[in-house]
Amino acid sequence: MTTILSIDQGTTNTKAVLVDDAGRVLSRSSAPVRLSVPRPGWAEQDAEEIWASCTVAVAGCLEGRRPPDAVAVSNQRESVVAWDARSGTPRGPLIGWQDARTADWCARPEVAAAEPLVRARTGLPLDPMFSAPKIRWLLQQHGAAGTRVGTVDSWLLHRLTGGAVHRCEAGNAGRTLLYDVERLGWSAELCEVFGVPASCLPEVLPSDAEFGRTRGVPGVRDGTPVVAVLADSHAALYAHGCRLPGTGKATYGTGSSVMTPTGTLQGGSALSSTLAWLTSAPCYAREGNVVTSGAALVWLAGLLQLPDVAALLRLAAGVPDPGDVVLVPALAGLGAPHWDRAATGTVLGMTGSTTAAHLARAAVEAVAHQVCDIVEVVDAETVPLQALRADGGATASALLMQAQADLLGRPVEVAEVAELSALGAAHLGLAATGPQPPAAGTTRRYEPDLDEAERVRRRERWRAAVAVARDPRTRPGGGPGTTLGTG
Ligand SMILES: O=P(O)(O)OC[C@H](O)CO
Repeated sequence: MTTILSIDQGTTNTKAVLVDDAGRVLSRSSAPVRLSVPRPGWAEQDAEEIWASCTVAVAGCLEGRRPPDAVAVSNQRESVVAWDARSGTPRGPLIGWQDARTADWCARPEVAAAEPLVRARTGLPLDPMFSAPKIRWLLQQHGAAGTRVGTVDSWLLHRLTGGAVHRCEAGNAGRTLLYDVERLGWSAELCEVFGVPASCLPEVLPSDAEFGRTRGVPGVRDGTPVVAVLADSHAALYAHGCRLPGTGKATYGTGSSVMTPTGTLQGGSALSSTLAWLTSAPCYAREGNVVTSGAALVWLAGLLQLPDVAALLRLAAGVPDPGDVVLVPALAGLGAPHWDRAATGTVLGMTGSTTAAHLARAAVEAVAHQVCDIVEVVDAETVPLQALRADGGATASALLMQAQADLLGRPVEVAEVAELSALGAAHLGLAATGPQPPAAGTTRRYEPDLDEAERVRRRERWRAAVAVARDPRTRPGGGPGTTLGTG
C-alpha cells in the first residue's frame, strides 16, 4: 500500500494526515501556530515556528506508522517569508495574508494606476492582502541581495528538502500579483510595478510536479518525493471534487473563501479569477474572499468576555433569530465582492430589548451573509450553484451551517473530513501516480428552512448595513478613506 503524508500549513495551526492509496485518512495530528498583531492592521508569524509546527504535526501523525512513500503540501496563501539564501535563516517575520500594512502604498495614485494591468495579468485586485506589496516591504527592510522570498509553500519546500530547493507551486504563485496566470510565468511588468527582482523569486512548478526530495524531516525517510502542492483553498476545492461550473465550495476559517471552477480563465468578474491548480492544463476558478468571518466570532467572544467561540455559539443558540440586529464585521475592511478596506464594523437595529444573544446570533449570520454576497455574484456571472459544499473548522457549528442554508436558500453539504485541504493535496498526489481517488464524502446536508419572504428581508437589511459600513461619513474621522480595487 502506498501512503502519502500531507501537511496543511494554515494561519492558526498545522495539520498533518496520512492518506492511503484509496484516499482514506489513516492518521492525523495538528500543532498550533501563533499570530501576532504588533500594530493595528499588521499580522505576523514566526517562520521558524511555522516550520517547527510542521515537524510536530508530522511526528504526531506518523507515530507508530511506517514512513510515508510520498509527501504533499497545502498551505495558507498570500503570506510571505524572506530568508537568507545561504544560511536559510528567516529575514524578518512571516507577513500574514491579513496584513494590511501596505494599504497606504497600494492606494497611492501611481500604484493604484497599475490595477488594470494587475487584473489583466493575475485576475486579482490590487489589494494589500496579496503577496507582492508584502514582498516589496520585506525587501525594503532586508535588502534584495542574498534574499530569497516566497509564499509559504516555498518556505516549507525549502525546509522539507533540507534547503535544497527554492520552488513554489503555480496556484500559490498565482496569488502573489507577480505571476501571469495565462502565460504561466513571473511577469516582468508586474515585478517592475512592485519593485521585486525576479531573481529573489522561486522557480514555479505545476501542482503535481516532483518538487524535491525530503532531507532531515523526522519520521520521513530522506529522499521521499514531494509529489503535490496546492494552496489551501484550492486544495479544498479539489478534495470536494468540484470540477465543473455550477459546483462550488465555501471554506470557513479566519476568513472565508468561496470558489467555483470556471475551466478557462474568465475576466470581467466582480470576483477574482484565480489559477486553482496547474496539472497537464491549468484549471481556473472564480473566487471571493471574505476577510473577516471566523475572526469575527473570535472578536465578539472577546468583546462579550466569553471564554471562546463555543460559548458565543451557545449564547447565539439561545435566541431563535438575531431580532432585527445586523452586524457587519468589517474589522479590517470588506473583501469580496466589495473590496473596500476603508469600510468599518457596523451594528444596526439595536433596541432596548437587544441582548448579547441577539448580537452573537447576528455575528453568526454575518459569516453566512458574507458568503451569500459572493455566491450571488457567482449566480449572476456563471452557472448558479445548486448546492454549496462546505469545509473548515466553523462547519462544525450546526447553527452556522443552518443559517447558511437559510440565507442562501439552497442546501449546504458539509465535508466529513475536517482536514480537507490536506486531503486535497494528497488526492492530487495520488492522482499524479495512480487512479483518481473519489471526492471527499459529506457528513451532513442542511436544507434551507426559512420562509422566502423572510430570507429576502434579512438579505436586504444586510445590504443596507453594508452600505452604512461603506459610507465615508461613518468612518473614523469621517474622511474619504481608500477604496482598493473594484471587485
Ligand atoms: O489559514 P487559513 O485556512 O485561514 O487560509 C488562509 C487563506 O489561504 C488565505 O487566503
